[in-house]
Amino acid sequence: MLHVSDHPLIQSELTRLRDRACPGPEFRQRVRRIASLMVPTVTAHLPTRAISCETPLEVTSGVTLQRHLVLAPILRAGIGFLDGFLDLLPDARVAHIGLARNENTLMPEPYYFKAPADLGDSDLIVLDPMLATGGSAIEAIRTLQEAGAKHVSLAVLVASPEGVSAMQDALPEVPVHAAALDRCLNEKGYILPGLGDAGDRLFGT
Ligand SMILES: O=P(O)(O)OC[C@H]1O[C@H](OP(=O)(O)OP(=O)(O)O)[C@H](O)[C@@H]1O
Ligand SMILES: O=c1cc[nH]c(=O)[nH]1
Ligand SMILES: [Mg+2]
Repeated sequence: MLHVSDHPLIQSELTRLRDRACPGPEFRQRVRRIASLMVPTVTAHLPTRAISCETPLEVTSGVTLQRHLVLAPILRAGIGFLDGFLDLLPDARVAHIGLARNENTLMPEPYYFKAPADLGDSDLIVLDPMLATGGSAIEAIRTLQEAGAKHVSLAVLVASPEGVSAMQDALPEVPVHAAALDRCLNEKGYILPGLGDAGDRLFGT
């Protein structure tokens, strides 16, 4: 399932982000803001369970999330996307997945993985600003599944049709949430129109 946002606040933030003249500090702030704006839709289908709650006046019924929440940013650029999610989901735990896309082969090369225990009993949201060929997202989700994850979704800023199609072929059960679905990849595997290299723009490299 692919969900692409049509929210006017997300779309206007994203337009500014795409602008090559948007400087690093502003870019970081806007990525954080879009991430927060995406939280309601990305979490809309999390299962809850009934609990009772005592107000100052009486006992009533309410709900709590059924499972722990784990946010799983793909390093590096996913780190820039994480903060806006944590702003609204401060109780979430964090799984770090280090992957670097090889510039020649476009294949993801793993370099780090550290995740909380009990992934099987958690809802996981994998975070990365860019879904290009899809190789990094697929590798990250498979790594989490090998570590026990069962309930996984993916949130990205900009997706390419190629990346969405690769996700649907490899992991059809994983929902994908994107702020935008762009036109295509160029010959170097960059998304068009895209926003350039998200990691470089976030971290000034
Ligand atoms: O869908 P794909 O073709 O795999 O490409 C997308 C990946 O490439 C970028 O990361 P990169 O490997 O450049 O690392 P960085 O975050 O350290 O810049 C981006 O943040 C994704 O993780
Ligand atoms: O367009 C792209 C593709 C991969 N990684 C990026 O940061 N941008
Ligand atoms: Mg990069």
